[in-house]
Amino acid sequence: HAPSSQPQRVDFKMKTIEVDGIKVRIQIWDTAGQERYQTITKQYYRRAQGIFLVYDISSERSYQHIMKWVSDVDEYAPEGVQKILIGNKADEEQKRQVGREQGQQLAKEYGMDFYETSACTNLNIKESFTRLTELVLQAHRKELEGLRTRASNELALAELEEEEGKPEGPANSSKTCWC
Ligand SMILES: Nc1nc2c(ncn2[C@@H]2O[C@H](COP(=O)(O)OP(=O)(O)OP(=O)(O)O)[C@@H](O)[C@H]2O)c(=O)[nH]1
Repeated sequence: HAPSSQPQRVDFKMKTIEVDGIKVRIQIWDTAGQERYQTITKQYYRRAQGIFLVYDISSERSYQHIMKWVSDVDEYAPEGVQKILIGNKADEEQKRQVGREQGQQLAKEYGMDFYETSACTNLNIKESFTRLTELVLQAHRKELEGLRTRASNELALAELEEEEGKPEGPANSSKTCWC
C-alpha cells in the first residue's frame, strides 16, 4: 500500500462481464505508467492473469514505450499471462501520430490481439475486456483440463492398485463384504 500522503497509483475495480453465457467477475487494476511509480506497479504484475498494454494513438512516444512495457511484463508477470495491445484515444483522429497498421504490426510481432479503443466514445471497450477475459479463461481451461486428466488417471491407478491388492478366488466375488 502507498503511504496515505502519496496519491493512489493503482486503481482497483471489480466488474462482472458475460463471456460465452458465463458470468465472470473480474478484478481490474489500473497501474500508473509514470516512471517514478514503476517500482510500486511492478509488484502488481505478479498476480495478473491478463494485461492490456496501452498506448495513445496521438502520441508516438507512448507507442515507442510499448516495447519497454512488454519486456517488463515478460520479466515480472507470471508465465502464460495473456496480453492485448490497445491503441487508445481513437476518437482523436485529427491528432493521430500512430497509424492503425503500426499497432497491428506491433501486436503481430508480439503475438497479441489488437484493438483501437476510446474511453470517450466507448469504442471497443467492452470488446477488448471480453476478449482478454476469454483468453484468460481459455488459458485456465487448458490447465483445468490437465488437472482433470491427471486426477482421473490417478483415480484409475488407485482403483487398479486396490483391485490388485484384493485377495484372489471366491473371496473376491461380489458377495464379499469389504466394510
Ligand atoms: N480523447 C480521449 N481522451 C482520453 C481517452 N482516455 C483517456 N483520456 C484522457 O487522457 C488523460 C489521461 O488519462 P488517464 O486515464 O489518467 O491516463 P493514464 O495512462 O491512466 O495515466 P497515468 O495513470 O498517469 O499513467 C485524461 O485527461 C483523460 O481524460 C480517450 O479515449 N480519448
